[in-house]
Amino acid sequence: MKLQELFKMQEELDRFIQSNQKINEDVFRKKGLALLVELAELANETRCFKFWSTKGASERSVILEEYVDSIHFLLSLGIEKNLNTLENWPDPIAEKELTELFLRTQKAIQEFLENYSMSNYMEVWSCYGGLARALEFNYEDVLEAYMQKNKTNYDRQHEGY
Ligand SMILES: O=c1ccn([C@H]2C[C@H](O)[C@@H](COP(=O)(O)O)O2)c(=O)[nH]1
Repeated sequence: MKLQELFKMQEELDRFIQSNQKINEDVFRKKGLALLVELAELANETRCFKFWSTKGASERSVILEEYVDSIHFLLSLGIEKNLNTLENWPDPIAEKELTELFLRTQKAIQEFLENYSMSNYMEVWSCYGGLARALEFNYEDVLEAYMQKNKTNYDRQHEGY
């Protein structure tokens, strides 16, 4: 999937949020923590690790919304470090099991936050590609849900979120 359109939308949204909230500090580390939190929220909605419970995963739409919250912060982190030259979504990692995917994604994010190289950034995208595949989201699903949540994020700012 082509990422340039998403980077542009994210850049505009971030600019709007930062001016609306009057942010002048460097928020890279805060956005990094936000991505880790979103990843955990996504894992929680899938309930993939809850061997102690028979309750199933949340609705697909809920999981997809959590997924694209992560995509917002992943794009945003790349913009902060001028890695928004990335053209295409890198190939998904081969791992198919959700718990392993989440653990690996968490590690890739931590590594990226310590060393924000393009290859570490691409590894996080590959992990999210693997998660999308395991959750049976195609690129169209992701794109559509991203657009929708992007708009919601503007609405929230206008409503004094
Ligand atoms: O600089 C920012 C800050 C927040 N968000 C978006 C990403 C998520 O979609 C949403 C997360 O908000 P919470 O629901 O976690 O408050 O905010 C951005 O896109 N850019």
